[in-house]
Amino acid sequence: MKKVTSIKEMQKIIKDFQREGRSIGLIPTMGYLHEGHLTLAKKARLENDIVVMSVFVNPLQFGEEEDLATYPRDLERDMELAAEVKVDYLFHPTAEEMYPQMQEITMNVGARTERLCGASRPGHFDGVVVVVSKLFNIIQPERAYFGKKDAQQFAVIDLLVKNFNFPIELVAVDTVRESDGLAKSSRNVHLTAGERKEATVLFASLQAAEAIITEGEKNPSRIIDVMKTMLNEKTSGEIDYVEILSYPELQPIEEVGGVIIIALAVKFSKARLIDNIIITA
Ligand SMILES: Nc1ncnc2c1ncn2[C@@H]1O[C@H](COP(=O)(O)OP(=O)(O)OP(=O)(O)O)[C@@H](O)[C@H]1O
Ligand SMILES: CC(C)(CO)[C@@H](O)C(=O)[O-]
Ligand code: BAL
Repeated sequence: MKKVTSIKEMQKIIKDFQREGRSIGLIPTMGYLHEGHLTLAKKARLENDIVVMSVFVNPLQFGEEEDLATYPRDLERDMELAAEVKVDYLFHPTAEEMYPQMQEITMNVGARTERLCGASRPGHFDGVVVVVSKLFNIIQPERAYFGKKDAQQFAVIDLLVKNFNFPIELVAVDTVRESDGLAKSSRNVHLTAGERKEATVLFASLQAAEAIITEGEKNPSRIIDVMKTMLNEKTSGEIDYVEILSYPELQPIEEVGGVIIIALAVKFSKARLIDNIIITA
């Protein structure tokens, strides 16, 4: 596996592969790799000739009060793990390389960002679409792989691709979980031992919601109340949001039906965790 830090060098490598008619799969990440990222990479390996993984902690998608400075990083370990799953190129630009004139680059996402993380992290998805557009332009992949743990992000990038005519197939990959159900996340490393134990209730509350829906409950507020009670009883974390919306439109619904997302975010002392399930009710 080769590490590339220069955009120009990456573009030259890509051009050569395109001339040979080889397909390229891209896995955008912020690094500190875990089994979730590696599952995306393994799928990309199966479906493409060349696999590029980007590792870039994108400053544009972090709010001022957020955890950009403390976001976990370990490039050496990332390189070992990416090589194990046969990634061909690890693209790791600096922020200066990606944003030489940072103030001048802006994009504004309206649709699908009014709720969930879009509401609690203002400007977050504007930063995500900027960096993802740049990565799509630099790597020009045939396929790009994203996790369903960030389901709102997938819904937004899906619109980005359609609106801006990127000739890219988006591949959504199921959330990879720890054996006790907690969604794998780079930020889990920032949970205290006590918080780590409590955090199993995040997925448990989503499962409880699904069970209640299966039993016939159709009122989103009642389901959300049950989830909030569970979360408040079992964690010291502060609920950021618990919502039930249509998916992928992410609009409020009066009655459970069709494809819906049940999504939550909880703030622990040093990590804000998200999780969701998407079901057809
Ligand atoms: N548990 C998971 N299962 C499947 N995909 C995942 C999982 N966690 C992250 N991904 C996907 O990996 C890609 C890169 O995500 P990112 O580097 O932000 O990892 P993360 O673990 O979600 O980090 P964070 O701490 O920011 O939540 C995204 O498409 C994301 O949805
Ligand atoms: C897609 C992404 C790599 C853009 O920085 C990031 O939002 C992530 O890791 O999900
Ligand atoms: N996977 C989401 C990236 C972020 O939290 O900024």
